[in-house]
Amino acid sequence: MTEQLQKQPSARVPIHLISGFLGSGKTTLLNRVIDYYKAADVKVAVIMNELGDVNLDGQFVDDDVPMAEMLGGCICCTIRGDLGLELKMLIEEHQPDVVLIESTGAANPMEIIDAVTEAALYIRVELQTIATVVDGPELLSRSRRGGRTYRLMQDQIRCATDLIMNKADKLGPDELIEVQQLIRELNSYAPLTITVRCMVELNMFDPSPGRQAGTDARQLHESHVCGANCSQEGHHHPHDEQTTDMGISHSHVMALTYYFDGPVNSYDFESLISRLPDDVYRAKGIVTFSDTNSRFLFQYAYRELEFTRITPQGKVNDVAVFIGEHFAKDALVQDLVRLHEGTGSTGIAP
Ligand SMILES: Nc1nc2c(ncn2[C@@H]2O[C@H](COP(=O)(O)OP(=O)(O)OP(=O)(O)O)[C@@H](O)[C@H]2O)c(=O)[nH]1
Repeated sequence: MTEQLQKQPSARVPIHLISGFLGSGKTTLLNRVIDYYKAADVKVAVIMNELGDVNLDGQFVDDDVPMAEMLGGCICCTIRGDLGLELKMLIEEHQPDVVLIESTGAANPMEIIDAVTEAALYIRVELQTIATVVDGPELLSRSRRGGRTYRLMQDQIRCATDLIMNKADKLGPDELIEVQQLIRELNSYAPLTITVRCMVELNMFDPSPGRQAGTDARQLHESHVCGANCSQEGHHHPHDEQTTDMGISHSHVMALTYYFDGPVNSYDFESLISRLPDDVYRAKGIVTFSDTNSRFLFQYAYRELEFTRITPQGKVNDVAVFIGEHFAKDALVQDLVRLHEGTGSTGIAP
């Protein structure tokens, strides 16, 4: 613990995702981050996701920490729809300052990013960090063999905002150089730390308003590509080949979450969506139209826009999430603000 953490003043709960291949050291890191928050008096809640029906790793997490266990499936596909609900319940019940999510080692991070941003429909959250723990020796050995698991590890590295190359104690000096080169070829932007037992400076987990994860992602995975068994060994991803290489530069936001402060005109809204650049390939959200006095869930994918009229039971935010690469977030925010005369709010720092 090096410094007192600044709690985020806004009402948005920062989400930090810990990704990384099976056995790479995610729980080791999770426990370190929990201690870090506790020492700084930051209230943390945890979501742990396991493919199996038992959360063995959860036994080693501090009993005082509110935890939701999502078992028996992967949040990137089979139980993905539950993530929003779990987040909402956890936040409403415990009012944490920050939420940590540990994904399964088989999860495709792009799908989780999609699921977390979907949760923004129900609750004010902001995905800030995707820390990928890389199993150094495993990456090296798989790089020599190739295959789908190696491709999954590559995806996890590409999506990271922060990279931790762990298990350095199991590598010789030449191997250490080789594995760093491998990682840097995949993601040259995210800060990379070489560790044993994830001993890393933890300031990547500080709540920092305006930071949105995905900023450093260099590869976006097509939506809906994840199969029931994700990318477990022996249960390979049926659509792995659909992964598309789309370079995205460091300074470009991948997911923009925008909360409306009030109803907007339906024609203006449709017009904005029709003008979205091609680089925004996915958008979704809930919007209230001033001219029809109705609320709609909207879905936008591959330039098709769909509306479903909704009558939410509980409190639901009017919010729009845009996912893409290389898009001009500032211009889009301005367009959105103009929809309701400058009253909207985003997590993007001015
Ligand atoms: N040699 C070595 N072992 C490590 C290191 N970090 C973690 N381990 C061990 O690796 C094993 C897996 O660590 P975890 O932190 O449980 O990894 P995980 O990514 O949470 O594992 P899953 O939840 O199964 O995907 C444990 O036995 C750790 O003690 C390291 O730097 N070096």
